[in-house]
Amino acid sequence: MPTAIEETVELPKLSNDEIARYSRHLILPEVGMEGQQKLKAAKVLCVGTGGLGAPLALYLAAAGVGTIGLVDFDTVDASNLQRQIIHSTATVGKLKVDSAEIMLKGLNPTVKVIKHNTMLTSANALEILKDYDVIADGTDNFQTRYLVNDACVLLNKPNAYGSIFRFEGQASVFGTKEGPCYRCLYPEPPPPGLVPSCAEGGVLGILPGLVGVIQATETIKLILGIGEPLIGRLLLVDALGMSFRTLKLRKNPECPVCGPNPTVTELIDYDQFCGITPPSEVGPLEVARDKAVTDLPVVDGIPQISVQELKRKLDAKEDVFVLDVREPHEYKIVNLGAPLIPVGEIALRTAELADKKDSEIVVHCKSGARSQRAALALKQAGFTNVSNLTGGILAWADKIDPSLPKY
Ligand SMILES: Nc1ncnc2c1ncn2[C@@H]1O[C@H](COP(=O)(O)OP(=O)(O)OP(=O)(O)O)[C@@H](O)[C@H]1O
Ligand SMILES: [Zn+2]
Repeated sequence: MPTAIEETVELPKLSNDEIARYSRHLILPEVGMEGQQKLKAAKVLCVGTGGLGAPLALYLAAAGVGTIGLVDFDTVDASNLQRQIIHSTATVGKLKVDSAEIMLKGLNPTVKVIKHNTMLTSANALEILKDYDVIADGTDNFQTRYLVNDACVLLNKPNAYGSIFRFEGQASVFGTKEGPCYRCLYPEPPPPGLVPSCAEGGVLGILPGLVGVIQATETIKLILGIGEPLIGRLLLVDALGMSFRTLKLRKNPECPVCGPNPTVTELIDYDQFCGITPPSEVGPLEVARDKAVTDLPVVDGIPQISVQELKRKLDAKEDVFVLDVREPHEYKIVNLGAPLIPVGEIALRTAELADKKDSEIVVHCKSGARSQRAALALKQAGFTNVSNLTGGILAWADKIDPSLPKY
């Protein structure tokens, strides 16, 4: 395996302190002095400093990767700490890149941390990625996954990819000339409606640790040029069964970006579908949450109603039927006292709502994505007056009843 470091780079010397710090690496013949110097020369970009990015960046820093770039636009939220161990209680509210830098520098002050406090988009991705030797995508949404994949293919940079959902994870190395890319597997992103929002899906806190560490391992192997990288293989991790499987992947000759006749020749911004809009770029729905009332958009034929408007209707004792479409375990965390029919059961249980056919129905979930699907299902089943509560119960807790817990 050739190293991911450009062969022309002159390898930096190690100080005596560094020799002491990395002694357990130096005595491994597969790493040795030269390998450790390659690590010091290496520049790795971690896209996202969340669940995957946290262990990834920490292990890269511990291993002595000389330059670690961090891209993230978000701030640390208390709900991140269940898995994002690069952040801490003391840095809740701080920018994630600043919070991560504190931990990385504390662990290894010799590492250079470059902070990109921005959302990676088609406008800046090539410019940001071009200076790094290896890219490690630890983000949580399809838009960025395709963006990083395409940018890596266009720049010919390896992408140590990882992703997780609930109890399962995946890892691979994409973007190399020899191997397939993410689009070889999935040429186009799924339609937004089919993707559960990350915050709604849930994840076992340890799982991103497991997968992020695999990404870090692949990154280090790529830098050292040792072992068998996950090029052309997709590792599937099942934390509940604690099983690891690898699937062989082939380069797809019809791949729209790395195939011989590419149709994707520049970066694309797909619609965002994982609640990742940075505060500075809030879209119409988000803005609507703060507006008092009526001029909310209609999405796919479903009127969107704000929490303020629903509160006004309830206070005025208007005849509104509120329906919660989350899961029972979420209902136990917090609820508004509305009846519960989980979104997946709506189509089968419309008979229970037979007397509501012509009533005004407001559907809500945690943040508004599932309830939009439920509202569409109700509309298809013949309910004539269904609207979707924008922002869900989280918006209700934000704007109407701050005593409610947010999860
Ligand atoms: N295009 C992007 N540019 C920069 N950072 C991104 C981009 N897309 C996602 N991220 C960041 O990647 C990280 C993904 O990690 P993760 O899903 O564990 O965290 P989260 O988004 O805070 O979690 P949750 O959605 O459950 O609140 C987040 O910190 C997010 O801000
Ligand atoms: Zn491809």
